[in-house]
This record gives sequence, C-alpha cells and structure tokens, in this order.
Amino acid sequence: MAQMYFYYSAMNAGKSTTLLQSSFNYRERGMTPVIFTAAIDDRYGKGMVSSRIGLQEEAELFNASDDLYARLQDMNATQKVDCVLIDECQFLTKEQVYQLTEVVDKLNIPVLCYGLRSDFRGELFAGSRYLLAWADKLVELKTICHCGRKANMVIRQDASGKAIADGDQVEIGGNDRYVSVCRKHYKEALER
Ligand SMILES: Nc1ncnc2c1ncn2[C@@H]1O[C@H](COP(=O)(O)OP(=O)(O)O)[C@@H](O)[C@H]1O
Ligand SMILES: Cc1cn([C@H]2C[C@H](O)[C@@H](COP(=O)(O)O)O2)c(=O)[nH]c1=O
Ligand SMILES: [Zn+2]
Repeated sequence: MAQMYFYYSAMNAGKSTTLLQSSFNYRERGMTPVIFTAAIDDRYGKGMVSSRIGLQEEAELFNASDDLYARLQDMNATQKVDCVLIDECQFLTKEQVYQLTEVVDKLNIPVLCYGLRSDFRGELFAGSRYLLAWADKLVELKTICHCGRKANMVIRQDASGKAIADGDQVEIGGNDRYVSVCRKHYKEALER
C-alpha cells in the first residue's frame, strides 16, 4: 500500500536536498520518480528543484488551479510513475492535497511532500494544514538556530535586518529575506 509523507521543517533544513536524494535513489533502481515544484517559486529558474548545496533537477510546475490527480493519472498512463516528489508543498491548496491523497489511494503511487509547516507569522500554510491532517507519515527535518536549539520558526526580515510582523503570507526569497530560529529567538526578534 502506497502512503503519503509530509517532510516539514523551517527553511534551510535540507528539504530540497532530501527530495533530490530520494529522486536519485529511485532512478538508480531503474524507477521513475516525478518531481513537482511551485510555479511561483522562481528563485532558481522555473522548473528546477535546487538545493543550497548545489544539487538540482528538472521538475514539473504546479499552479493553484492544477488538478494534480488528473495530471498524474495522464502521466502514469504514458509511463508508469513509481513515486511523486513535491517540493514547496506549503503552496498546495486544500483541493490539491486531497487530489494527492487520491494519487496514493487510487493509483497506489507513494507521494512525498516537502515544505514549510508555518509562515513568518507562525501561521500554518494551507498545504501544510491539510498535509498535517491527512498524510500517513509526518517527518520533521531539523535545522538549528544560532543558539543551538532546533529552529522551528522562520523570521522574515526587512532590508535593515529587522523582523517583520505582518504582510502577505507568500513572498519568495532565500537567506537574504528569511532566517530560521528557535521559538524563543523568534519571540525576541519580534519584540525588538
Ligand atoms: N556548500 C554546502 N555544503 C554542505 N552543506 C551545505 C552547503 N550549502 C548549504 N548547505 C546546507 O544545506 C542545507 C540547506 O539545504 P536545502 O535543501 O536548500 O534546504 P531547504 O530546502 O530545507 O530550504 C543547510 O543545512 C545548509 O547548511
Ligand atoms: C517563511 C516563509 C517563506 N516563504 C517562501 C520563501 C521561500 O521562497 C519558500 C521556502 O523555501 P525553502 O528554502 O525551500 O524552504 O517559501 C513565504 O512565502 N512565506 C513565509 O512566511
Ligand atoms: Zn535560538
């Protein structure tokens, strides 16, 4: 029986690296993984999953309007899909998380989702909310705060490095905009 996995963490914890490693594992066994990433995340060019350590691979793009069950059913009819790997899964809609559960339950293809649990305000992303509710396996990937504790929160910074409390949930960026920290240092940064 296939299962749905949600690998979640703060930023810079190795999610994309782990995804690319899984893809490599499938390929070296002669199997066919399909990688998806969010069209809105164009940091490394559209249609690429890239890790900060330098690995990269081409990926299919998803938009909020895509029916991922229909797309994967079509792909699987042409070439058997052995595994679906989704990067930036926090940007999935509720409907798309449901469609991915159908890929697992009806097509019997494992779906491995990698993404953030919460945003810079500490609120869940829509994709993460439903993955936390519906995935078979929840796996936390860990990174560390400057103090050495586990970093489970992400600060969004302005140009002067000050933590921002409000704004749109989605703003694409990297180490220049965001810093992963522990909860204690997240609170302290916002109180300053
Ligand atoms: N040159 C490097 N060599 C080894 N590790 C690196 C290098 N550059 C970045 N990293 C590590 O890679 C991890 C970030 O990987 P990435 O997959 O991009 O994270 P995420 O997708 O979770 O944001 C961090 O742990 C970082 O310390
Ligand atoms: C915290 C937070 C992040 N984002 C964006 C910033 C990046 O483009 C991605 C996460 O990238 P990762 O390094 O692959 O984890 O998400 C955002 O839009 N809003 C936020 O609050
Ligand atoms: Zn800390």
